Amino acid sequence: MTISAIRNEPFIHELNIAELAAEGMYREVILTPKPGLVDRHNNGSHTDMDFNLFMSSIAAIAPWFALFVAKGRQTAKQEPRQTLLAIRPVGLACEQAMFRATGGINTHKGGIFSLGLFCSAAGRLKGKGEVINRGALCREVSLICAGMVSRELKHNGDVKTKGEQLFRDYGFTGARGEAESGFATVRIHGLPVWENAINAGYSPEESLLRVLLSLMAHNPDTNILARGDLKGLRYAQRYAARILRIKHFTGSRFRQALLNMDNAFIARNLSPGGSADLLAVTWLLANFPA
Ligand SMILES: CC(C)(COP(=O)(O)OP(=O)(O)OC[C@H]1O[C@@H](n2cnc3c(N)ncnc32)[C@H](O[C@H]2O[C@H](COP(=O)(O)OP(=O)(O)OP(=O)(O)O)[C@@H](O)[C@H]2O)[C@@H]1O)[C@@H](O)C(=O)NCCC(=O)NCCS
Ligand SMILES: Nc1ncnc2[nH]cnc12
Repeated sequence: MTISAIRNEPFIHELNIAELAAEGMYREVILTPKPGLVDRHNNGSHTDMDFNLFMSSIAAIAPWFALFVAKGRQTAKQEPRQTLLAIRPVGLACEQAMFRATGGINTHKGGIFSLGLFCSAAGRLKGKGEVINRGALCREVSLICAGMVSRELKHNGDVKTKGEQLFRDYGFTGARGEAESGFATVRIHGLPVWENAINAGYSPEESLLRVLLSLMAHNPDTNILARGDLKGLRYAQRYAARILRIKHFTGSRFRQALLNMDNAFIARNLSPGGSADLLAVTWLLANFPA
């Protein structure tokens, strides 16, 4: 069963990818309980963010996704790198809209980057008259971001962001590496977990929670690294993998295990913000044919 059956709507391609990007952000923040993250239950490991701030952030970001699609379409016949050059200013302007809505708090910087890339990729595919499916979208994103890690991390002069510093310190490539890989973590550890959980009869919510755990178990999340160092990253990855290994884990026992995990992450100030963004990307891609 795919999401279209849950939506009771025609399959994917009638759906607008810009709307799906915003919906992915909503679906992510509404999902509860998420370890260390803001949700309807608590603020996770964050003292400067809450559910309402995330809703304001999404409302400010949502209108910009259509612009990413338009830029992709306008540059569809040019080299993919030209699309990246065209959308970077849009992303930076969108980041400013987010900061205006959040009073300067970084709620969705990574989300804007990842979901903005998929909107741009869809615009390119539409402009080239090519089919839009999961594989085509991920390949197009990878083409748009080709060489980004080398240019922006390996041969970068001064360190301006947390991600750039973490690359220097640990060699992790963060959101850029994930994008340049065509979102391999989502393709390998997100979408198959979603399909298997839905087909096994898990609810959409429990399926998304299992997707989040799988992403956390495999994603070198720079947010966790920045807050908990390598020790914190290994702790988070192992904890998520351990819960996923429990068979037929549903209902109140599953929920309680996640609440316990949330408490453990809060006690260690761990927040898998990168995996939260990849969950939104998984939701977006799940609405398209493989
Ligand atoms: C290319 C950019 C992403 C540059 O940003 P940066 O150099 O900082 O790169 P990263 O650290 O690699 O990633 C930035 C954000 O991306 C998310 N992320 C982290 N790891 C991964 C991963 N492995 N895969 C995918 N995404 C990842 C994460 O974003 C989420 O977490 C943030 C909220 O959590 P929090 O802990 O609160 O974060 P902070 O506020 O930084 O910490 P505290 O101060 O609270 O302790 C939030 O951003 C979530 O989205 C990483 O934070 C990109 O920013 C860029 O170049 N933008 C320019 C314009 C643009 O976007 N263009 C459009 C497309 S090209
Ligand atoms: N729900 C959430 N909590 C904290 N950081 C996030 N980044 C993206 N979604 C998030």
